[in-house]
Amino acid sequence: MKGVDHLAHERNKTEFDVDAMKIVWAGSRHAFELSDRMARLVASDPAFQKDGRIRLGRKELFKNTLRKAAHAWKRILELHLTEEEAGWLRNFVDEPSFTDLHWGMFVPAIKGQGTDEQQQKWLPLAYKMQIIGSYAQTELGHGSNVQGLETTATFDPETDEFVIHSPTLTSSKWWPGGLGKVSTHAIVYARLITNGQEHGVHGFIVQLRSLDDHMPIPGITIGDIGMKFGNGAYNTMDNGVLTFDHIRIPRNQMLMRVLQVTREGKCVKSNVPRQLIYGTMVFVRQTIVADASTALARAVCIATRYSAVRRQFGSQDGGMETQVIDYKTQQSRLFPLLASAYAFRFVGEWLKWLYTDVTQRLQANDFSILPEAHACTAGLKSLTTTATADAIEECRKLCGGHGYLCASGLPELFAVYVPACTYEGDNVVLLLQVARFLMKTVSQLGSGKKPVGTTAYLGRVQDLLQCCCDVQTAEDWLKPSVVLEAFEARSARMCVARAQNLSKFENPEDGFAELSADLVEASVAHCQLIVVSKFIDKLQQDIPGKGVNRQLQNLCYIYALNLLHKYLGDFLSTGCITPKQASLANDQLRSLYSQIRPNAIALVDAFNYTDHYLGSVLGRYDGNVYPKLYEEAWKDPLNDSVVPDGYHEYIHPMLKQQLRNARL
Ligand SMILES: CCCCCCCCCCCCCCCCCCCCCC(=O)SCCNC(=O)CCNC(=O)[C@H](O)C(C)(C)COP(=O)(O)OP(=O)(O)OC[C@H]1O[C@@H](n2cnc3c(N)ncnc32)[C@H](O)[C@@H]1OP(=O)(O)O
Ligand SMILES: Cc1cc2nc3c(=O)[nH]c(=O)nc-3n(C[C@H](O)[C@H](O)[C@H](O)COP(=O)(O)OP(=O)(O)OC[C@H]3O[C@@H](n4cnc5c(N)ncnc54)[C@H](O)[C@@H]3O)c2cc1C
Repeated sequence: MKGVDHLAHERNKTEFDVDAMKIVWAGSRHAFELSDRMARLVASDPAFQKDGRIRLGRKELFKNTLRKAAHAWKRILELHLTEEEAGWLRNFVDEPSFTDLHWGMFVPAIKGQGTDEQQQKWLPLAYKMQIIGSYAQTELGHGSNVQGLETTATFDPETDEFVIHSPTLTSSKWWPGGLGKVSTHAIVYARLITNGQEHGVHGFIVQLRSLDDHMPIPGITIGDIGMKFGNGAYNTMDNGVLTFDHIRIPRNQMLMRVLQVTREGKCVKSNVPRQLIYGTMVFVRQTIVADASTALARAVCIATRYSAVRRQFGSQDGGMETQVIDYKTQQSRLFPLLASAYAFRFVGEWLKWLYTDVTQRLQANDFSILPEAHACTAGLKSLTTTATADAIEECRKLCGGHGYLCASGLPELFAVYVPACTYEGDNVVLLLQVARFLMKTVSQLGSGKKPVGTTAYLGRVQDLLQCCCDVQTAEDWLKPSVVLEAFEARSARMCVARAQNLSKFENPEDGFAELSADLVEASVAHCQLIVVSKFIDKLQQDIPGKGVNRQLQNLCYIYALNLLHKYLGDFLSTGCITPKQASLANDQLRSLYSQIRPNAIALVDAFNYTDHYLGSVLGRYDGNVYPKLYEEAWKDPLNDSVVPDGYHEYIHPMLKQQLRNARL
């Protein structure tokens, strides 16, 4: 049977309405139609072709990205695309570029931290791309520790200006995307100094390059920080280095929503909490969670289709060999990743809702939900990006040797994705933020303050410390309340145990440092609970389409029970479940894998990814893997000549040498 026939045969086995699932995946019919249209638009435009990207040298690669970004902007204007459509277009062009930072961080920073007047002045310029902005926070010496940034912004009352300066080598801005070669402006984070006094780190709008000839403003040194991990991948981005030698900017270019500096250099606090300076990071972390499901789904789509095409062993009497997807080991590695893609999709949807809600409340001067929004975005960003980076690598292994070929699409996907574990907050640093939030919540339980939102379960801590898991048969693990209670009890017990250990330290900060590895584990448990609970919530919705809800239920329980299996130590050591119940969960998991198996191809088809977007010979929709892989190999520049360059210099003399030795 040919690869093409394999996938057609697989699709015939489907037990649910794939078109309805496509809408569930996209979030709504509107989102589906819009993303589908944009995916096709990009795939059919030769200017967005991405073949051969990995073989380009840095300069050529970068110029190619500039060309694509300019073409995308031209199409956005010509077609009068809305912001939503333009966002999808950017996604399917599938090439990180300076525009991500311009739209994703520069514009949101002005919106979130600028006063009304500042927004009126700068946003129209940014929206028309008459200026291009970057987000210059991280320095050579400090990234995680934002309070430790060294760049200074000193107010000069004589001229009514700030003087931006890099006092040390380690104060050089280092990493900001789009900064190296493109941005004309940046939001620069610097220590505010007025009248000889420091007032913490704030954002300033600074022009970096001339709008006429793109030369740096005198006093500014600026360039690219060099090649990054992998071919192609994130090297399309000009991450930059930047230093300031006493650069002067007008006073009104400090973003002043949180703190105003008067003409006299006096600092006047607004009613907005200081943490709003970190608001852009909260926004981007939320988008990163949604992006995690997209990247994970791509890897899973490739690995699932290829696993159905690939056959190894098991042939009897000259019959067909076994499709590798039928091996239980392959299923136990692949299907939890498929389930995770759906789980992250739904938690991403919920997080977007939470973020919108927070934004509305902030506009009405209600800041009460800010700590919860910070903890959720930080924790879920960490959880989903770590899981996705690991999953892409697992998908590469699931594709055997061919997964290691760039033609599989997986090496570049991994290389482009893996910095998500570091940028926008190192994943461990972010989990420590969640831990602080959880410990604070537990410490306030006695004071009568009722936890709300994602920590509401901690309000039932006494029950959760005593409850016994009510599972007697494997089927009992298919009850939402049972699964939820197990995850809540595990998280609550871990939080309380950590809080008790912390209380043994005289100095809480010493305790926090000493117990930080344990605290991170509690944060992971809490974040996994959020993902499981949002997936369960999704199942309660009225989801149309034959068999769709059934498939989602199977995926939800695979996600939860696989976590239970993987983190069994937590569940057993906290006494949430017994070894017998753990074994029943595992039995149920195997049964769920069998139920998902006939629907696996349709479940990845529901992502509605074009072959252009997937960029993988192994993941092709038609399953025609081998002929295309063979064809692809011949495109390699090494095959341009039959005898390689260097033969006469190196191979031929070597062979001659050996011949001479043999004759001796
Ligand atoms: C129409 C056309 C349209 C076209 C449209 C085209 C569409 C295009 C669309 C484009 C799409 C977009 C794509 C984007 C791509 C992005 C790519 C990636 C770029 C990557 C960028 C970056 O990589 S950019 C740098 C990120 N760099 C960090 O990420 C540093 C981490 N480091 C920290 O974040 C802090 O340093 C750290 C640790 C908290 C300690 O902060 P700290 O020192 O102040 O210390 P504490 O821990 O004491 O915190 C003190 C108190 O603040 C509370 N708090 C802390 N953070 C808070 C927070 N965020 N919100 C609220 N509250 C917060 C905390 O909970 C405490 O609260 P409490 O006092 O009540 O307990
Ligand atoms: C591809 C890419 C794009 C980027 N784009 C931008 C951008 O556009 N703008 C921008 O401003 N920045 C950008 N950054 C910088 C990025 O935000 C930082 O690299 C990130 O926040 C991590 O900070 P760091 O590099 O200082 O890591 P470090 O903090 O030095 O981390 C090193 C190690 O120390 C550990 N560690 C640090 N602090 C603690 C702690 N308190 N407790 C326990 N462990 C700790 C970390 O877990 C990690 O293992 C980008 C980075 C990358 C890789």
